[in-house]
Amino acid sequence: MTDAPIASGPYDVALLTPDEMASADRLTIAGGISGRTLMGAAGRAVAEVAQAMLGGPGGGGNGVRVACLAGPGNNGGDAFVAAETLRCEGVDVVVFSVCDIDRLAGDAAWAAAAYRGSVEPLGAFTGDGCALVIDGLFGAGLSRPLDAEIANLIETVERAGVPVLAIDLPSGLCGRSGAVLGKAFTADRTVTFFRPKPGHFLEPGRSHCGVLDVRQIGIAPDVLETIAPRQFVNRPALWRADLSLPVDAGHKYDRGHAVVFSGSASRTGAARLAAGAALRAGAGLVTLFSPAGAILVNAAQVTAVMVERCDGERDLARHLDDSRLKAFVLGPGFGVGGTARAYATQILKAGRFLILDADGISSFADRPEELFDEALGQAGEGGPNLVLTPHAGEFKRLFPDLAAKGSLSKLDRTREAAVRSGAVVVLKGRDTVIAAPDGRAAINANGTPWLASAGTGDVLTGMICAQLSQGTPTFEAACAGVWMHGRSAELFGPGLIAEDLAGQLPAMFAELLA
Ligand SMILES: NC(=O)C1=CN([C@@H]2O[C@H](COP(=O)(O)OP(=O)(O)OC[C@H]3O[C@@H](n4cnc5c(N)ncnc54)[C@H](O)[C@@H]3O)[C@@H](O)[C@H]2O)[C@H](O)CC1
Ligand SMILES: [K+]
Repeated sequence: MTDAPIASGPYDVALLTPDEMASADRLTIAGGISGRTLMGAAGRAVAEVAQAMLGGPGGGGNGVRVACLAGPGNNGGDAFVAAETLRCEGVDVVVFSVCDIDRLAGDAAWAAAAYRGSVEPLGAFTGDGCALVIDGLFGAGLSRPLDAEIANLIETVERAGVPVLAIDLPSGLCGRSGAVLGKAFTADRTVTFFRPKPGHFLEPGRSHCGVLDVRQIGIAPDVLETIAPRQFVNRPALWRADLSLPVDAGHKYDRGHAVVFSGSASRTGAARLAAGAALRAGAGLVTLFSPAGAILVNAAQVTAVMVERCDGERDLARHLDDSRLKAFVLGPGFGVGGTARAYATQILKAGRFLILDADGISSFADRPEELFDEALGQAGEGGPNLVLTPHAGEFKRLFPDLAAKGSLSKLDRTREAAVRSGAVVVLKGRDTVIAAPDGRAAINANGTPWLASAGTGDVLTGMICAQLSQGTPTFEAACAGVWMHGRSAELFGPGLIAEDLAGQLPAMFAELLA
């Protein structure tokens, strides 16, 4: 995303569904700015990006041809404005229109009438001699899968290898869910307006958009107060104001004491990854709760992280008497079964924060209600006490019906899971979604493919735990942890393994606090 601000407030990083975007449009027009003004600005923004793709102003003037594909609605209207702008700048443009232009209505008819160049039927497009395709077939108004003629046209463009600039959304992509309806363009760049849509960030949508440009076209941000969007891109503007950070003259206990449960002697590494990340991410103290048989293995490999025996519910009850223990990670390398269930229940009953991951999640596979009932009864002031961090397979174990419901987007699915479980749910993947039971949700957009490797999820739990132990509200803590994790991977670059992530946190904080 290009011109999105980093540091101000959540509405700067809001995502609007196509319906919410239509409301933004209506509110703006009702406020006295005409639809033509918006369309004019949108089309000119597209032309500007097209010129950049052609090599800068003048780059398109040397006999290169641009094909503008225009659909039956306002997305097509934008394409006509872009075409006329480029034509006036000396670019050789042809519009290929889905329908006779006298069938266009409203602002799109106005834009087509203002275009002075040549128009051909869509079927005449071959891609020959074409340097750029501007896709203005369908945007926010896509309502059904593309028909065969348009699907074939997309294949023609793909075969010709012509770069594609999509207006608002690559045609065929659902702006609400990121799903491909039948077939969709894979764009090199996508220009969208005002605020992006969930479909720009949810896969496979994100992979179809290429580089996303968000352009302002005259819609006033105060329409967001009326629309009150509940989904966001996960960027610091969303949680920066709520983040807990060390304060001058602060004590280590002010920064909270985090606990990570270790697995048995041969499965201790995951917990140490989480514990090391929690300490580096800002928890004041971190202790590994270890079964007796794993104490020596753990103690031999940690320094600032402490080790305590915790061998059963009685030990845990004794530890929970210490109110300074704020947040617990349970699951990485822990083993599936009754012990995980009992510990999770005890921690939630004691009103502490719990990040349940991996084996901790799988332990509730046949009885998720036991966990949910506990979490629903325990939400505190800063939000839920429970954070669930499943990948898709673990999600299916707790929410099989939601996982199977194909009509739900990843955003919808995660939101429903959060409401049902009373937890902040972090459904991982390239497009990790973080959702709270109050309906807020964020889609993460940073990170690298190197994160798809062993142990990185364990590190994530530690980063979230560090924020929870310091008192950051639950949703913001989870969002911040996910973002820091992705940013750490970006800062390290290629060749990353889980052990490298925490080492990037100082650089990440330096950047974040600059
Ligand atoms: N919101 C804004 O700020 C602005 C948006 N602009 C552009 O307008 C489009 C949305 O326009 P709209 O007319 O609502 O929808 P579309 O042009 O995407 O398409 C609607 C059109 O297409 C028909 N249709 C839908 N799906 C299919 C299909 N699969 N096959 C065939 N036909 C289909 C539907 O029946 C309608 O006739 C937005 O994306 C922006 O590009 C403004 O120009 C600027 C302000
Ligand atoms: K489009």
